[in-house]
Amino acid sequence: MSTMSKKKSPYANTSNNVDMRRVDPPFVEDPKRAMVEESSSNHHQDQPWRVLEFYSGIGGMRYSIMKAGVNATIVEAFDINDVANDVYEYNFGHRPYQGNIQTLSAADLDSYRAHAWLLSPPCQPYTRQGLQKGSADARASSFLKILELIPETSQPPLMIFVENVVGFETSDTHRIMIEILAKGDFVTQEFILSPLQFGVPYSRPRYFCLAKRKPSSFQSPLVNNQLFWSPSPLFELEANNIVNESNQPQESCDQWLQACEPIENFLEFKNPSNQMEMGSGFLHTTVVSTNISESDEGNGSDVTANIDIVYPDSKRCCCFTKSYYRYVKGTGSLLATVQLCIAGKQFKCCCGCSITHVPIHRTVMINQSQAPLMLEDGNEYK
Ligand SMILES: C[S@@+](CC[C@H](N)C(=O)[O-])C[C@H]1O[C@@H](n2cnc3c(N)ncnc32)[C@H](O)[C@@H]1O
Repeated sequence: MSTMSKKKSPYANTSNNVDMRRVDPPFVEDPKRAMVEESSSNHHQDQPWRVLEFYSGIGGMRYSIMKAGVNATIVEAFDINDVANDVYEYNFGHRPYQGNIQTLSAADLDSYRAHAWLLSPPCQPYTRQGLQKGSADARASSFLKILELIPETSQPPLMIFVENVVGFETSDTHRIMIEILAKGDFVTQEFILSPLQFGVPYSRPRYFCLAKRKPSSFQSPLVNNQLFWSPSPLFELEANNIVNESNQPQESCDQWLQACEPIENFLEFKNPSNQMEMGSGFLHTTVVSTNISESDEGNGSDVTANIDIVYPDSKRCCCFTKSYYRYVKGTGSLLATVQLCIAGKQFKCCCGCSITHVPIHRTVMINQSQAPLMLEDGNEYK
């Protein structure tokens, strides 16, 4: 390792039990089968796959590979953020390399003798809310740099997995990535998928790219070198006879939303009998109260903001970000652990799916830090 500082720690307690559903969507490669089917000069079938996890954050990729049941070892994880690395270390008993991925050399990468690379680079250069500067954004450079190193390595990875936001697929970074992968003899399959399609109550469509170096191949070559974007659910709907009729998109959408598990199945309550006390490791307890009057309901008069409020029994939520509750828009749904009532009536989404897009008048958000709720322009929301 050239310039990154190595911090030793006990290695990988990988027995973490994550409650997520295993799915075998029709076109998406089964990771376990895909990896077992590979044969290559530098990987033997009975050996674990040696995997590098770039931009490891809190370890979502590592949880995924564990959940997929792949016989794999994360030989190293890399992240520049010490708080993320604290969480990763807490989760897995291994502290990632802390440093800038941009400083890695081809020799560093070769030293790991890795078969697969997992990459989830920063998404800010491509987000709708950002400036969408793509490769011109400094945060994109480490990703391009690491891809450019592939031809310089003596043992290029056999497989690469990239995750990013929707918007990445139209960026110049994406174009450059595809060019580099094609030149490096990789065949790709790209997908835009949402956790909702897998029964997880989280509406966060994301871009994924799978790349395999020839002579490795995908078991379903149908979408080779293409981007596949399907809004349909990809789990046991067929078994439940729920068919995604193209002429009834709203109905089928409602059906698969209902098939999702409720948010509460993914929350950690300190005391299950009192849902007000939430585990400190996950979300702030946010109490939402309002003086909205019944006459305001639905007619939109005097509406000052639309806030997406979800409850523990909701079957959908938007992406929670680090600015959670500080901004009205783009920082995730607000999780209300106390049900919002209007004149004694529970206020539910009109489609019955427990999402509440409520026109709220003079809403008061009381949260643990008592920080004011901010509007996107930086002004306080009153
Ligand atoms: C989109 S997040 C990845 C999330 C991760 N997959 C997870 O499960 O938490 C991007 C991560 O890349 C890290 N990062 C950004 N630029 C980096 C760089 N140049 N070198 C190392 N890490 C970097 C950030 O600290 C952040 O944790």
